[in-house]
Amino acid sequence: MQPIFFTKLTTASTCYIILNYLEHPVLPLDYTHLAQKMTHEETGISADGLIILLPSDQADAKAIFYNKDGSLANTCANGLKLIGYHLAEIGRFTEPSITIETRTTLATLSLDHSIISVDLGIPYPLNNLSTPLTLNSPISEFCEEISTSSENWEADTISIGNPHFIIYTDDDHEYFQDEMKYLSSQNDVNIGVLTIIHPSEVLLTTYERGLGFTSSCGTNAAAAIASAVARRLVKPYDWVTVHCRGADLQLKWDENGHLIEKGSCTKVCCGTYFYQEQE
Ligand SMILES: N[C@@H](CCC[C@H](N)C(=O)O)C(=O)O
Repeated sequence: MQPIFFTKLTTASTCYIILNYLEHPVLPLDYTHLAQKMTHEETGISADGLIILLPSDQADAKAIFYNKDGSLANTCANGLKLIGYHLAEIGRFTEPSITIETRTTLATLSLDHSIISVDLGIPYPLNNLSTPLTLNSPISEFCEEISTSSENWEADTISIGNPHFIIYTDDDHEYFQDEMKYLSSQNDVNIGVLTIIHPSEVLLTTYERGLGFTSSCGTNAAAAIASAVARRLVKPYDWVTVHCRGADLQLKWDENGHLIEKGSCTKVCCGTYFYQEQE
């Protein structure tokens, strides 16, 4: 049995477990298996994912994100906010901003009183990761036709460090549940179904790869705002409220074409988990 010290935190109705190896050598474990066990409701402490924090050569820290099923996620906006909160709490967030290296991005975090902002960087069309999405991008550059066995859909396919499909509708999002699961597993992406309520308010349902339907997903919301701003359906440079299944997120396309997400975080608990490697 391997004792593992953890911190569990929550933001926007999602929970993540952080294992902090910034000052101690990383334990040589099967982290895919550990993520499955630790995030599970019975064998663990229930969470949306597991975050391993490591020292970085290029940033203040490096984060490895594991989804609930043990798969690796390139980045995670809610997780990055929680990392900011955790680092502030342990006295490692002393500058106005810090950077976190992820598998695909360098995210900048800033702290204003208790609100953490995450600069997720520039969005890209999924099929062209060398040409950023801008306010002048034609819709044909990021919109693709995708198929399920029963229907053809149009989806905006966007990377914000991890891959997302955004599908627009004015119908009840519940109708899309089966298609969202199918499209996520067929294409190995996160799926968002989006309704524009107002130029500064949208409704988003997210099905995350490696997890399922989520209370909120920060990077899916960022991809949704990137898509909606590029289509001139919501305003750039202003905060937009994204109503997700379990919480509201605040996002903005800023003057540099970066996607920013902000929100508050809370520590749930910390303690020692006893990892049974053989089960
Ligand atoms: N919930 C996260 C995103 C997690 C990653 C995703 N499941 C993937 O594998 O790409 C967020 O808040 O951004």
